Amino acid sequence: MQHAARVDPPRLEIRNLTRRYEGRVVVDDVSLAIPAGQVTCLLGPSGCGKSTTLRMIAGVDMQDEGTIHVDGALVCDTQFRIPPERRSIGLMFQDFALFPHLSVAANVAFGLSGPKRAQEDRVRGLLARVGLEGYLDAFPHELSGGEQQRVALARALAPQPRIMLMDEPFSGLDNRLRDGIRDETLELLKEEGTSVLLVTHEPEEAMRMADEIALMRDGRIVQQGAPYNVYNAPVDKAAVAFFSDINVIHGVVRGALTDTPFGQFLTPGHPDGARVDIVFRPQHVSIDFDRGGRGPSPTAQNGTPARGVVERARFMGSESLVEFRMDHDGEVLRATVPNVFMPAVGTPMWLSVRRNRCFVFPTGT
Ligand SMILES: Nc1ncnc2c1ncn2[C@@H]1O[C@H](COP(=O)(O)OP(=O)(O)OP(=O)(O)O)[C@@H](O)[C@H]1O
Repeated sequence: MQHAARVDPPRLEIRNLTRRYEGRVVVDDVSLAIPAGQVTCLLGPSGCGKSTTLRMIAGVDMQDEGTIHVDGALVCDTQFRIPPERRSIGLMFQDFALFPHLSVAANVAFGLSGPKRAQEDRVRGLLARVGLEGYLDAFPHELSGGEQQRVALARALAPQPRIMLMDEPFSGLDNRLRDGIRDETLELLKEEGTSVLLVTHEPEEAMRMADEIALMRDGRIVQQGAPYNVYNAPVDKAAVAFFSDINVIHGVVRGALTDTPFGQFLTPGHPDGARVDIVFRPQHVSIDFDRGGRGPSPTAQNGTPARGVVERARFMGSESLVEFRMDHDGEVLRATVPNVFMPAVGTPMWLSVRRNRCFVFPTGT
């Protein structure tokens, strides 16, 4: 007799979650599944419904529609609700303050039960793991912001939650600290095997932390996948623009081709006469000096170059951003160049676009 292979249910699964405030839909039919040990980032602009989604999963807000399951067991639907403290969910928020009147050790032990000795061992182990073994008896106000955040992480992980919900947990830290604490946090979460749903509006944070990104806009998840795929196969123009500056050129499709000042683009799948936007990032524009009114020869990879004049050049640290006013339509296009490249305003130059890094979308989408 054959047995079907057993497939573990996702650690966290939300199905069709919807939340309305005063008749306005702020979370709209959101579904998401996070396997054990995976970090998923809910990424989107301010006000798109990320925190509301997290609050429903935590159990501090109640959905109008939809269900939440942990390890295949129902945690909450519109009739049934397991209280927040029994969901095996850890919380870490930017302003999720430590208890000021409790020592570091007591803060970390706060959610623990069971034999005192085992609790002490867990607290010591976690504090050592976050590099604060010498701070057991210190009080929160004696610690720096980064140290407090590490204690908050240790406290959230102490009861071994199956899921960790994190809402912009690093945004209160200064830039120098942030990268290090992000990496340490991720390492510890992976060691503990905790599944994570992290909310952020910063694409760099999502790219750095996530196994999977769920891109959210106006209450809906518009795209979901590995960071590489979300960045390199965006669903629409706004999804490209969320991760970087963009350039847009316009055209009309004729027989699966679109004529532009940068040559003909293949635009299969778009009907004849359709208006399309060809979208590309500044790092996929290459630039050449003007040689007596002529630019470089067209290539299969880069198409035909088009001429513009430098309008502005800014040094950004590891690269320079140069803006050009294009001869053909008077619009501005941007190019990034590694290191220092600061041509004088008014310098004529030729721009070419990496064909295989362009995205084509119907205009208006
Ligand atoms: N309790 C509430 N009552 C009424 N409206 C609310 C409530 N909580 C949130 N909203 C509204 O719901 C929308 C989504 O808010 P939410 O905090 O989930 O967004 P967000 O993506 O997390 O934004 P941010 O990154 O700024 O925190 C916003 O327009 C907000 O004003």
